Amino acid sequence: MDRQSFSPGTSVTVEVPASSANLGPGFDSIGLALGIYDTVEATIGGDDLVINVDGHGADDVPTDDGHLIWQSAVTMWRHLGIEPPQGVTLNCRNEIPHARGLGSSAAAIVAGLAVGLALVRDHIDDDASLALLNNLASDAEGHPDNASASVYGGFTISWADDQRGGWHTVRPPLHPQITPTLLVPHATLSTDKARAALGDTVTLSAAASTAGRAALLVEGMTRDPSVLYPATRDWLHQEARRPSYAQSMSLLDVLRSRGEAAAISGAGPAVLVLGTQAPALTAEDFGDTWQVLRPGIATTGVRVVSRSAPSTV
Ligand SMILES: Nc1ncnc2c1ncn2[C@@H]1O[C@H](COP(=O)(O)OP(=O)(O)OP(=O)(O)O)[C@@H](O)[C@H]1O
Ligand SMILES: N[C@@H](CCO)C(=O)O
Repeated sequence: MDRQSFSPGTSVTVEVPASSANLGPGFDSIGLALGIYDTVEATIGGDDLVINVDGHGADDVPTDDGHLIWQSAVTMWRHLGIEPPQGVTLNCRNEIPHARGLGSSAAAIVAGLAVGLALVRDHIDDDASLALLNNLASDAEGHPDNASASVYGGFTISWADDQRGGWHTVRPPLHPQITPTLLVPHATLSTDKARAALGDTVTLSAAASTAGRAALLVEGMTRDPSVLYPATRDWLHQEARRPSYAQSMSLLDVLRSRGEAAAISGAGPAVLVLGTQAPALTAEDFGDTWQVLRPGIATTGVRVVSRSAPSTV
């Protein structure tokens, strides 16, 4: 397919959910899609790339060909052997806070890949299209936890295919009463910085304990939420990153001392609390610059909200 494949006036709008990764012990593997959405409208036409950004990151993200959503759309077209169109307008509405541990970069990557695919295919919700989005997004992120949740929605467990390469994801059915609460500070922490705080090795006991709790987490998320408190304990990443998000860890310590199933959301600094009821929070628990979000779980992942093509008559 060449550049002529894109008809001027063709437009798609894609919506993609935020996500919380790790949930404690599921480092780089487990994700939960959240009911907070970024929306991207892409329209073919003109001679230039025009990017308009509204909401989170509007003053920070580049609006040229360095924009993550555009770069991800180009990744999709290159993968399909298609020359990117010359003139495109992207209107981005960002509801997902950036660098807080709510998977904004994975959502942007999934949105861009989905826009790229939706501009050349009628449907992107078949198994093969979703697997393609999952593979390319997980490759781009370097780990699948956030990306898979944004692609598929719900509760996701993902792993690398050791023989053939690529990534796989399963979506165990969630216990219907589980509700996530997010405590989101004003402070930001980039995933790159948070990953730099981790060492290359962990002790056998840390690995064994975390593996056991990750297995228990699946029981807690799917059948028996009463085990979520022990199931959200981690020994691999949270303590190692404590200096990077000290306030979040202090809050986590307070919540866990009360028996709440609290974990750092993704690479932080937001704190996730899981349970069948919202946790009891007091004004003294955190400063007034923190936001409390109860977004619900996004049970479906990325989707095309609308599509229009110019009339050929
Ligand atoms: N909608 C978007 N459009 C363009 N760039 C984005 C968008 N969302 C995120 N980004 C880029 O990704 C960066 C944040 O990515 P980062 O991986 O550090 O945090 P996160 O994805 O929000 O958190 P985590 O991976 O811990 O869940 C932003 O600073 C911005 O550069
Ligand atoms: N598993 C990742 C999630 C953030 O992208 C981490 O904790 O670094």
